[in-house]
Amino acid sequence: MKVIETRLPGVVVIEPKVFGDSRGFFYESYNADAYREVGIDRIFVQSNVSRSSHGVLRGLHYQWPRPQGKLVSVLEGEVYDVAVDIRRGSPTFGQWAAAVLSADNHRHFWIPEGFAHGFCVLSESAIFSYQCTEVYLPAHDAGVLWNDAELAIDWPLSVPLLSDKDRKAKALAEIDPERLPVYAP
Ligand SMILES: Cc1cn([C@H]2C[C@H](O)[C@@H](COP(=O)(O)OP(=O)(O)O[C@H]3O[C@H](C)C(=O)[C@H](O)[C@H]3O)O2)c(=O)[nH]c1=O
Repeated sequence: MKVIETRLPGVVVIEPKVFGDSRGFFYESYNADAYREVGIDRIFVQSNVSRSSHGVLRGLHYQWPRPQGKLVSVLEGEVYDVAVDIRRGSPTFGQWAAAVLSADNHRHFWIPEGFAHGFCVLSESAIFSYQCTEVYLPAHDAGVLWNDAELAIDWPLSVPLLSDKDRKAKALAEIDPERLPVYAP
């Protein structure tokens, strides 16, 4: 597998080795030993799948306390996926990194604990599959406004389809710092 660094230390794109033959293809979507060798040594305790139509944007979400690290990929379609560093005290606080993930490129995006995460759908529809390092805790679920002007995320969509929750999210600067993850190098 190939690891591609992003401008955010710790946030990486992973391209699995794909074995193609006359039947189709096979790839390991996760392998604890291979991931440990590249510095991602985690136990995943929850897996999620969501399907979204073209133009849907889910995010920016995070969980605090008990933050979730996420290994995300796309099984059908194509998305623009974004991770935002919202860890108090981080040298890259407020910075973001993006990757285009698709069923064709098989790319996975590793988003460590303490980052906000979101994606928008570029294809007709997309099936999004991801593993988390912490279980979902509704009381700890939180969000940052997708089009926060200070973050200036370069979303490829200007008028996405959002949930009410996402539409009402606060900009990062408006969030009580106590509700934000803490940078722990
Ligand atoms: C995330 C989650 C949700 N739910 C329930 C709660 C709601 O009744 C329903 C939809 O939840 P929500 O609108 O928060 O789903 P998404 O907008 O896809 O949220 C996810 O999308 C962004 C991109 C993420 O990174 C997070 O994993 C997650 O926040 O599923 C659960 O039962 N378990 C879960 O782990």
